Amino acid sequence: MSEIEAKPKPLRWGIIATGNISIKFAKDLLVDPATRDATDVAHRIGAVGSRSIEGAKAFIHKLETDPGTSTECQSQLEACKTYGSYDEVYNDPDVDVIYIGTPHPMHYANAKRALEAGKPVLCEKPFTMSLSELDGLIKIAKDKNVFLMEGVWTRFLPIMYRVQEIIHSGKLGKVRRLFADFSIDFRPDEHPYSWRMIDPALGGGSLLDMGPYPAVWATMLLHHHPDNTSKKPPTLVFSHQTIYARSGVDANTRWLLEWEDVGQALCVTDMTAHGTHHGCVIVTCEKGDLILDGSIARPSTYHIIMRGEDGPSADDVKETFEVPVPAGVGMCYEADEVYRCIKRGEIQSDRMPWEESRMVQGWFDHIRATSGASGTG
Ligand SMILES: NC(=O)C1=CN([C@@H]2O[C@H](COP(=O)(O)OP(=O)(O)OC[C@H]3O[C@@H](n4cnc5c(N)ncnc54)[C@H](OP(=O)(O)O)[C@@H]3O)[C@@H](O)[C@H]2O)C=CC1
Ligand SMILES: O=C1OC[C@@H](O)[C@H](O)[C@H]1O
Repeated sequence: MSEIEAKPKPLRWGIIATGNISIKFAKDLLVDPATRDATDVAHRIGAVGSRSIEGAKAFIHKLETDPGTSTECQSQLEACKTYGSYDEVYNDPDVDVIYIGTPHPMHYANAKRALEAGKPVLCEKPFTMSLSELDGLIKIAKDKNVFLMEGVWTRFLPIMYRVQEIIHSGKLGKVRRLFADFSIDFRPDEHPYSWRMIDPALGGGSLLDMGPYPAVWATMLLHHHPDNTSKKPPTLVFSHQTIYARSGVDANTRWLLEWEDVGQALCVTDMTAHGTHHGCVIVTCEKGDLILDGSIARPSTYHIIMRGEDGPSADDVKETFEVPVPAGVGMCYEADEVYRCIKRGEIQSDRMPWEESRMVQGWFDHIRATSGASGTG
């Protein structure tokens, strides 16, 4: 086979919406896969759709003029189609796959229309606003035999694989508990009501926006633990939400999950207070702890602290390991997964299966329906 024939055929992405995360995702599509040793994938931005044509053009201009964009990528972007509607992207025969970066309440309708047009879909987290919406999308994907995946990018980061290997190997002994916290002081009072974190009509609140991250660490480390032989979902033992009085969404949420044969996970989200950089995830095991530093969405550092026979002491040795993303933000890994699944003709990903999106969406439904919420005053 010649070198040219061996090159992977680019997957042409149609980007839906031009906000904050769509820009980051698009930039990651432009990162050379060789930087992450991925020789079997290739991505192109084929089209972008916005509610206005000006929005779509501005998006491409922003990418073209970004100092990190190479001349080769600039010419790729020149060929990119711009549309003043989302439907035109779904219906473009030169688009192979759709990325959805709208606010959560629009995910269902956007993904539905894309799937109905026969296009594979990668949809931002949280997948939908409810489990019933998600089940609706899964049914369409099955009926149409089209790929569908929730974009929980943290699942695909190299550090996730590394930490899973350590915890699942039993090197630190049996898991006792996990703590996972995504808290950012967004200072909501300083934002207009129309900000998507505040407005209920845009899916406001900490749980839906930030909850997928504590959930992903709990799921990947505890649900996937070899001790969870039945792969039974956990019990949601309790949850609590503090209500942000201005709009009635949750300012913070805490919930406890218990995997019968593995351990408990305490998950925390907060949009009114910062969490700590040190220890966004702490896995407490029989013989020691594994601690992650950085943003819970993409930590790049972990520490292992082995305890002595008599319990924790100041003499415990802390070893530190770095697993950085070589180039880009790290959303490219989920894009690579989509590439590979589509190439293999699969309609869901083994690494991000529908059943696990359903499990997490079910927690969110239950928490929102039952939490003993209190006001912020
Ligand atoms: N994976 C990750 O790390 C992250 C994921 N997200 C997820 O991505 C989604 C979007 O978040 P983010 O990019 O921060 O949001 P933004 O508000 O920055 O962008 C959302 C975009 O959606 C489009 N849109 C469509 N309908 C509406 C509407 N009624 N009101 C406002 N915008 C609308 C707009 O694009 P246009 O005008 O072009 O149509 C807008 O720019 C959320 O579901 C969030 O959970 C967010 C941040 C990080
Ligand atoms: O997914 C996300 O990660 C980063 C946060 O700042 C953002 O609110 C959230 O949507």
